[in-house]
Amino acid sequence: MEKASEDRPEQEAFVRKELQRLRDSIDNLDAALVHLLAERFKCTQEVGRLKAEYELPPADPEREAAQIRRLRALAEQSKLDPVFAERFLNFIIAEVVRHHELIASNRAAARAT
Ligand SMILES: O=C(O)C(=O)C[C@]1(C(=O)O)C=C[C@@H](O)C=C1
Repeated sequence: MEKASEDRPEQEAFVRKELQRLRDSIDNLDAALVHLLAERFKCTQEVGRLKAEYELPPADPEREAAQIRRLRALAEQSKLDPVFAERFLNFIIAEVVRHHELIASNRAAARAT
């Protein structure tokens, strides 16, 4: 019992240091994720403009199904939950489709004037 209480300050210092080390990496990874997402949205905004210009539908379900199959397989290989990977991709794509729809309706309004 006495030993445990003697160790406590050392343990606390160890835990604080480990937590900080891991949080530093999490902060770096979160920054990388934001940068990767920003680049992805830059590409999809261009796709949205192209689709609006040539009057293509905002969503492409076949392409989405292929992306989901691919990402689920990659997730499995990387020991990431494939259900989470699919939900995450669907969440991003839903936002992209919303952007595409906005671009298309702005383009249609501009054509009408
Ligand atoms: O590739 C396209 O056609 C896109 O519009 C991009 C994207 C995506 O975010 O990956 C978004 C919507 C489509 O349904 C499929 C894929």
